[in-house]
Order: sequence, then structure tokens, then C-alpha cells
Amino acid sequence: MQTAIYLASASPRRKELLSQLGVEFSQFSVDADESQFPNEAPRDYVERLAKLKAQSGVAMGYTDRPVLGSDTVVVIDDTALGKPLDQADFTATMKRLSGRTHQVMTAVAIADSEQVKSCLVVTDVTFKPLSDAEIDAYWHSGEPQDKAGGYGIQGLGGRFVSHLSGSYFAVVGLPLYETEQLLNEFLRG
Ligand SMILES: Cc1cn([C@H]2C[C@H](O)[C@@H](COP(=O)(O)OP(=O)(O)OP(=O)(O)O)O2)c(=O)[nH]c1=O
Repeated sequence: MQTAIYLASASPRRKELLSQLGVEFSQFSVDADESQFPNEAPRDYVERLAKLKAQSGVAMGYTDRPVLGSDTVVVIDDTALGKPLDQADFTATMKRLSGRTHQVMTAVAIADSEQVKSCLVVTDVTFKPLSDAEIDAYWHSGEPQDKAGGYGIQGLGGRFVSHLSGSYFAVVGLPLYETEQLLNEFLRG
């Protein structure tokens, strides 16, 4: 693909994944208010944030190329979980995910000053039952702190996953197939 875009993200994972599409891009970060509206459904929330990140980039003056923004949340019992606040919050999340299936929702949005297009990818992830010792050791590995739902499937957290149905890349932060489709659709207008 010969297109050049902007990636409105501070995430090193998204940078690496976008490189896999062979798209030329430069990266900058946006400072968006990521709070969820009262009664906002997780799927609406994650898609709104992806659009907000992309459109904030346009508002910051990045107008000469399309801007891509993305957001990932872990959803269990209809509740969207972001990055862990502290160890207690993380431990409560792991106990909730232990031995069960949750959804990872990743939305991607592409915007310029004329249009915004977005898509949502939902992946089912099943965790094996986790012991207190595993949860404690995982926190101290330093991996959970900057990840939605407190785990990284691409790292030590991969051991916890007994089954996945959907897009592995979306769980890591950017669905490759769907992002390429969205970009092509955006460029067609
Ligand atoms: C569930 C899961 C999430 N994550 C990451 C993906 C996202 O980078 C992060 C969720 O936080 P996000 O708020 O979606 O993204 P971010 O703050 O890292 O980057 P930015 O907003 O600047 O684009 O969690 C993994 O790396 N592996 C996983 O298995």
C-alpha cells in the first residue's frame, strides 16, 4: 500500500502492528479524556474513543494525511475494564477473568477534516483458572500495568489464555485485516 497516514497513539504495540501493513506513517500521541459516559455500552464506548483519538489528531492540525486512532478494552459481565489502577484493582480483575471467557473489544477509526470511518472487532478470550500466586507473580513482572484488562497476550500473559476466537492482533491493539479493509474503504471515500 502506497498511502501515508498518521498514527494517533503512544502505543509501541500499535506502531509495530501498523508496520505489518506496509503503510508509511508517522506517530504522535493525543491526550483524550478516556472516561466512560454513564450507561454507555462498552462497544459504543470503545468506538467513541477510537474516533475521539483520530479526530483529536485532525483538530491538532494533522490534516495533510488521514489520522488513525484505536482503543482497546477488556469486557466482562458487560463492564469495560481499562488499565489497572493499582495492584488491588489488578488482582480483582484477574480473579474475575480466571477460568472464564471475556471479550476484548478493539475499535479503529480513521479521520480527516471531511470524514471519519470506524470499525469494531470483538474477540472472545478464555482464561485458565489462575492461582493467587500466579496473579501476584504476574503483577510483579511489570507487564500488566499499561495494558487494558491488566494482561498482555503477546507476553507472559499468553500462558493464561486457553482459547481465543477472533483476532489475536486486535487483542494486542490493532486488528490487521480489518484495519487494512477500513483504510481502503476510507480512501475510496
Ligand atoms: C488485552 C491486551 C491489551 N493490550 C494493550 C493494547 C493497548 O495498547 C492497551 C490498551 O490501552 P489503550 O487505551 O487502548 O491504548 P494505549 O493507551 O496503549 O495507547 P493510545 O491510546 O495512545 O493508542 O492494552 C496488549 O498489549 N495486550 C493484550 O493482550
